[in-house]
Amino acid sequence: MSEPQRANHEHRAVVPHRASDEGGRPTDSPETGTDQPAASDRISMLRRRIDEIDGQIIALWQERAAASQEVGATRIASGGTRLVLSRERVIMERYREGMGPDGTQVALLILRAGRGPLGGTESSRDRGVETS
Ligand SMILES: C=C(O[C@@H]1C=C(C(=O)O)C=C[C@H]1O)C(=O)O
Repeated sequence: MSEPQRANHEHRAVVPHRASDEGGRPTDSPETGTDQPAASDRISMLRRRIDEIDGQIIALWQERAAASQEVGATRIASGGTRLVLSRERVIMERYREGMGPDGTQVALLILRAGRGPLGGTESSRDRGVETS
């Protein structure tokens, strides 16, 4: 066995199973889940839009987290609290109104991202919280 063949064989051995495991044709892109060409084309088109949306969501998520972290740092540097719970309640209500009950969970994750890498510990949360 030549060097490239051995490398290829080793590569295939570690690639996770996907398309053929779902009963479809082997392909380089994930299966659409249907053998009907018109449906498959429509799904592929919608997936392209979904991929664009996901990219925008991720970029917005990162931009928001950075802005929120800068607000916190600015406030602490000026002698204020890191968090303002009254403002967080307004934001959670906005997401609940816009998205239904799941919006509350989404808002909690978004607010957590804004607290940055130190935001997850009990002690760091306690130190900066406005309690009224
Ligand atoms: C960004 C701020 O600071 C914190 C973070 C918030 C957020 O991520 O939206 C909201 C309130 C504060 O706890 C702010 O006061 O606006």
